[in-house]
Amino acid sequence: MTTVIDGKNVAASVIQTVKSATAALEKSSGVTTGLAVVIVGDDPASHAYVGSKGRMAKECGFKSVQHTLPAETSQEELAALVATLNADPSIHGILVQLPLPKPLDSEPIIQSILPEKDVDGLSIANAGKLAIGDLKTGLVSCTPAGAMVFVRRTHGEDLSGLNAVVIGRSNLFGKPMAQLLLNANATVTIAHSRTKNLAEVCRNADILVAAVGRPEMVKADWVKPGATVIDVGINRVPAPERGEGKTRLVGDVAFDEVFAVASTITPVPGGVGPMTIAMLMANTVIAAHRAAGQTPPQF
Ligand SMILES: Nc1nc2c(c(=O)[nH]1)N[C@@H](CN(C=O)c1ccc(C(=O)N[C@@H](CCC(=O)O)C(=O)O)cc1)CN2
Repeated sequence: MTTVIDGKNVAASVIQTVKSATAALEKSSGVTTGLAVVIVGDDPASHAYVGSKGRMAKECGFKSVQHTLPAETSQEELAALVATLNADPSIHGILVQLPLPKPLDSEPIIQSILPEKDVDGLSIANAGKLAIGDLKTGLVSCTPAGAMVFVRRTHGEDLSGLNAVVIGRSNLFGKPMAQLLLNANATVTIAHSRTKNLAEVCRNADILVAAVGRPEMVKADWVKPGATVIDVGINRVPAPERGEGKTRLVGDVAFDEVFAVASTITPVPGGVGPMTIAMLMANTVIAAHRAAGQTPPQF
């Protein structure tokens, strides 16, 4: 029997914890958790994600602020907004939606966010804390943090003796995911576009995490029988069967055939995606607790 992880359901349980922790913090310290989301330009998908983040923040009881800037915004104007948010004590989390429109350079902007407010976990300080295994004072990137909740629910806290393969080496996902698995004692391989014999490497994985952005690349014969398969890809592909010009979302894993081999698998949509927003709320309420000198909840 293969288990299909219901990401919406797990995300809803994370959100319940966030709501309780937000209310408890307000009651004990009079602190309202605050999240600021910055979006630059007109990308429709980014606007949809930011809209969901704002709605979810309000549902959690946060002060939720959205800054929508035109595509022509300069690097200096964006940096000035981040500086203002850094200095605002009512804001505990700052997120700049990615990607930024060209020619803006996201890296200096991300690095200018105070590490304690960097709820995307992308600053060098937070990446460094994760690298040395300090999960107590850092903030972890939301999508890998969400994927790790699935791994823990499937295998427990200690992954000793398990081989994990992460396909993809981005700062937003692949590298932090590998660090999280390593911190939990898994034996970790990071594979990528230059990896030789990729299918063979993947077949060694008890936990296979795909984040490459290639529709349905991971096939059944890449997967060890009984493996846990986490699909982080979100790819829109043509779906002529739904009508002319229609599309559908698929992951990096060929779900139907891999389902027959894996013991646990995440779907796309409805797997890791919903956890990204839930873990953003989790990071924000953690940041607010730390700012108030309170012990944050665990997720
Ligand atoms: N600053 C950031 N920018 C971006 C991040 C991020 O974590 N921080 N991640 C992605 C976009 N993203 C959130 O920002 C995001 C992507 C996907 C989902 C999601 O729930 N996906 C659904 C499918 C949605 C659909 O139908 O289109 C799913 O997988 O079920 C949530 C958030 C890039 N930018």
